[in-house]
Amino acid sequence: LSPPALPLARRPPQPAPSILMAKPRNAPKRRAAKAASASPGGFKRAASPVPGLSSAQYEQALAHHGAPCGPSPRPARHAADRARPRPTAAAVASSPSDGTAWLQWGALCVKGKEYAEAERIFRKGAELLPADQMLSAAALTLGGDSAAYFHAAPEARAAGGARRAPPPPPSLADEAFTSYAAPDEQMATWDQADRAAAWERRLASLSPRGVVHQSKAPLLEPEDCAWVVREVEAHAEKVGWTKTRHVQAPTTDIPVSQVPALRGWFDEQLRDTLFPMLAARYPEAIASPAELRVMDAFVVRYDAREQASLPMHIDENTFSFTIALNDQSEYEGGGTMFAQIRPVGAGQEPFGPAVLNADAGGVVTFPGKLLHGGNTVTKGRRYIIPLFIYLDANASGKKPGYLLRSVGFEEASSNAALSRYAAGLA
Ligand SMILES: O=C(O)CCC(=O)C(=O)O
Ligand SMILES: [Fe+2]
Repeated sequence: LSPPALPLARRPPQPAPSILMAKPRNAPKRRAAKAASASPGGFKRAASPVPGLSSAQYEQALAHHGAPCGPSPRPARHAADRARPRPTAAAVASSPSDGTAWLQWGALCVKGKEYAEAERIFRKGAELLPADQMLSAAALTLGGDSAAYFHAAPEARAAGGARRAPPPPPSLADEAFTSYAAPDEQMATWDQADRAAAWERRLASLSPRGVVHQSKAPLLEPEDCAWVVREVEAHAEKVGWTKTRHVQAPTTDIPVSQVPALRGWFDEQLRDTLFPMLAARYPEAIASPAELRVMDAFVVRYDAREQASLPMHIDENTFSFTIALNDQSEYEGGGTMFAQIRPVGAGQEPFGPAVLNADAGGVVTFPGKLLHGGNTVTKGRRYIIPLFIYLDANASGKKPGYLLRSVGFEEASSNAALSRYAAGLA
C-alpha cells in the first residue's frame, strides 16, 4: 500500500516555515518578473526567503515564545522576570520600534488562527517601520494582494456583531445557480495560514446545499468582459504575460491590479456583485461581504497552441472564482474540471469528474480546497479571471483590530509604505 498522492497546491513547495516569506529584493529583473512581483499574490508565489535570514533562522526567531498571542495580563515585576522573553504584545507596546517584536507578535497570531489580526499587526508594523523589509514582506505575504482591491471597512461587519446580510437580489438568489455537492474530506484541508479554520467549522452545515455553484446567466456584463480582454491583451503587448506567479500550477496570466484601466471596474464588480454573490452562496460560512478579502485576481489566457490546460490542484485560499471572459463559441474544450462532484439533490449518484464552464460574464465558485484544474483548450483561446478570496475572520470573534487596540494602536491608516516596498521588489 502506498500513501495517496498529495494534490498540487498553488503555493511554494515549502510547508509552514515559508508562511511569511516574500520575494527577495534581488529578484530577476525580467519584465515578466517585474510585473508579477509588483503585485504579490500571497503564499503561492513566494519562492525564497527575504534577505538576511534563512527560513530556519526565521522560524526559530518566531518560535521561541510559547505565549498565546495577545497582551500579557501580568507585567514583569522582578529582574528575573525581565530577563525572560517578554510576551509579544507587551514587547511591542514597550518597544514599538523593535521590528522583531512586531514580527513575533504577528507570527504568534497566525499560529493561533488569528490571521486577520496578524495581517493588521504586520501592516501596522510595516507602516511604523517602513525600513523593516521583513515586516513589509510579512504584511504583503499574509494579505496577498488584498490591499490593491476593494474591501469593506471592518467596522461594517463589527457594528452590531455578526449580522446577516440582507437578502440578495434575484440574480444572486439560489435559483440563479446550478449547485453541486462534493465529498467533505476534500475540503477539510488546512492551508498554510490555517485560513480554512473558519470554513472547516461550518463545513457540515454547508454540504447539503452544495459547495460548487455555477451561475445560469452572466453576472458580469459580457461587453465589459470583452473590453477586459482587449485591455489585457494591450497591456500584455507591453509587459508580456507572466508564467511564474504560481509555483506548482502556474497559469499564463496578468494580475488585475497590474492593469490600471481595470482596477476601478474590478472593484465595482467585487463590491456590487461578486462579494454579495459569494456571501449569498455560503451564508453559513460568510456572515457579511465585509469579511471578504482578495488574495489574488488575475486574467488567465489558455491557448490551444500555448498553455492549453492547468493540472489538477488545490488553491491556497478559502473560496475561488472562475469568471469567464469570452464565450465558449470562441474555443473548443476548456472549463473548470472537478475531480469529484455531483449535482445537489441527485441522491445516490456517486461523486465523479465534471467540467463546468460558462459564457462571458458567467461564474463558477468553489472552495479552494476542492481538487480542480483547467480542462484542455483544443482550439482557440479561453480567457478567465480566477479570483482567490480569503475570510478576514478572527478565530476569537472579537472586534477586528482588537489586539492592536489592546496596546494602544489604531490600524494602519495607509498602505503607501507597503506599495513602495512592493514597487521596490520589481
Ligand atoms: O481554468 C480554470 O477554470 C481553472 C483555473 C484555476 O484553477 C486557477 O487558476 O487556479
Ligand atoms: Fe485553481
